Amino acid sequence: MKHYDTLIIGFGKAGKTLAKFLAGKGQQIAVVEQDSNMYGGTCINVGCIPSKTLLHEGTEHHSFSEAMNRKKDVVSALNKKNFNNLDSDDNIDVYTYKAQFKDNETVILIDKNDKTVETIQATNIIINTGNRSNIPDIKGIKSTENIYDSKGIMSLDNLPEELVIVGAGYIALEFATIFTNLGSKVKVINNNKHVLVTEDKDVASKIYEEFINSGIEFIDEAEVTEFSTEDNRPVVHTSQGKVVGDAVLLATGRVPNTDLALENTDIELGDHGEIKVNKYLQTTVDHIYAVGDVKGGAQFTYISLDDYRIVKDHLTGDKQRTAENRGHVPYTVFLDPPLSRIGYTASKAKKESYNIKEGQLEVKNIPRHKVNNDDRGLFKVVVDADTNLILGASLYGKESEEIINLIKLAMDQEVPYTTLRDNIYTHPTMVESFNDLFNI
Ligand SMILES: Cc1cc2nc3c(=O)[nH]c(=O)nc-3n(C[C@H](O)[C@H](O)[C@H](O)COP(=O)(O)OP(=O)(O)OC[C@H]3O[C@@H](n4cnc5c(N)ncnc54)[C@H](O)[C@@H]3O)c2cc1C
Ligand SMILES: NC(=O)c1ccc[n+]([C@@H]2O[C@H](COP(=O)([O-])OP(=O)(O)OC[C@H]3O[C@@H](n4cnc5c(N)ncnc54)[C@H](O)[C@@H]3O)[C@@H](O)[C@H]2O)c1
Repeated sequence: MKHYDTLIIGFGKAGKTLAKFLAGKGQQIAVVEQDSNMYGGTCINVGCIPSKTLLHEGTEHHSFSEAMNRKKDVVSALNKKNFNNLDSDDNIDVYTYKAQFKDNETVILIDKNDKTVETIQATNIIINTGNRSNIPDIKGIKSTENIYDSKGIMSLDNLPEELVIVGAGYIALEFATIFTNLGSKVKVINNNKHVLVTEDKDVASKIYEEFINSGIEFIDEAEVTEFSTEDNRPVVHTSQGKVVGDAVLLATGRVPNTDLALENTDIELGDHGEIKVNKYLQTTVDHIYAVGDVKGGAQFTYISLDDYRIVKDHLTGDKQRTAENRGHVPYTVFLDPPLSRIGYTASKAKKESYNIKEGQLEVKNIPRHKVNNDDRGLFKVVVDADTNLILGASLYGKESEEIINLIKLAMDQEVPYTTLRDNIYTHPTMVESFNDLFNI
């Protein structure tokens, strides 16, 4: 049996950052990761970084094999760098095994043959095991070939001429964009009436227009009933008819990784299988924390990083930072061009009884679009007419993934919209559009 100050299960964003910080404070740390291909976690190996690299390569008109080769190089370099960053630290031991709880204090490490290779106890335990693709229980899903999740589809050797995507959430729309830019004909099977139903109507219809212009086909209000194979090609049977392709991507949500023998502990799960936590991210066992996607809620790398700040503060600081005071959470859906969002849309703000003013500006009216040679997109903002505070923004256009962060800062710091309106910005930039966008 080995004893550590802190045991971290899973090599995610929160865990690896906390490991390095606590090791720097002189703690003895164990980090357990079940898969050597996952050193550094989902984001760098099978999530954000490979998908955004492929998107970038496609928009730069590189071929599928060039894109895949660059993606492989980027991932392999980051995987190595992440492993070395922890492994080279004298205060950190990295174990490449699967972790299973024996009781609230003890974790065993098992190898691929289910043999116990180590037993560890630690003063504090951090669960950072992430999530995995939800594979719906639909007839034929296991027996039909060429059905992939987001990880599998990023490892293909050849570009599918026709790609069918099941689901119309983040992953579906990003991968529809990636594969369209790389040259596939993409069909999206959506079980809702429209896509982007929670987004601003004007912005959503601009995005939809761009999807249609780029050749993406949507099969709306379609329930998937069965998968089968015809002429060696996968077939998706839906309530709207059969959809055939060379490959199928399942983008039907993600489920928490809780295969940790939690039944041996007092850790409780929530309604969606996530690990229940309080605002300090403690589970129902005080010395065990859960961070990142495994605890449910918003699934972003920067939320996992913020979870690190909360646990760090709880373990070594003044316990002031919590899951309740992280501020507004922006997000970017990496389409071409990207959609970046924060706070309320106008219709949501009205429902919440705010007296609002709206600003809007087409990207074609921002001088920078000439330099970018891209006039697609629409920026919209919503402000509280009574307080002048910003309530939300929907920025659909090039570089919006950068400038949305400035709006987050203004919202969190309660900077009135007039300050963004009257600020000096460098030129020619997309952000200088704020002079006009906030002129309301
Ligand atoms: C295709 C895709 C694209 C995405 N794009 C973005 C994006 O652009 N921006 C963004 O912010 N977010 C994006 N996300 C979400 C983002 O990747 C996650 O929110 C983020 O990686 C959260 O990671 P985490 O800290 O929860 O743990 P993870 O990084 O998921 O790490 C968990 C680790 O735990 C290991 N593990 C699991 N069980 C055990 C066990 N029992 N024993 C030992 N090890 C175990 C796993 O192998 C894994 O390596 C994307 C996700 C996907 C799938
Ligand atoms: N840019 C980013 O930050 C980014 C990018 C990709 C993923 N992510 C994260 O990953 C998470 C997972 O993404 P996702 O797209 O898989 O999930 P999601 O929850 O966004 O979308 C799931 C989609 O699948 C559909 N669906 C579910 N079950 C179905 C079924 N049986 N048949 C047909 N359709 C079905 C849903 O209606 C929905 O359209 C996101 O919540 C996000 O936080 C973030």
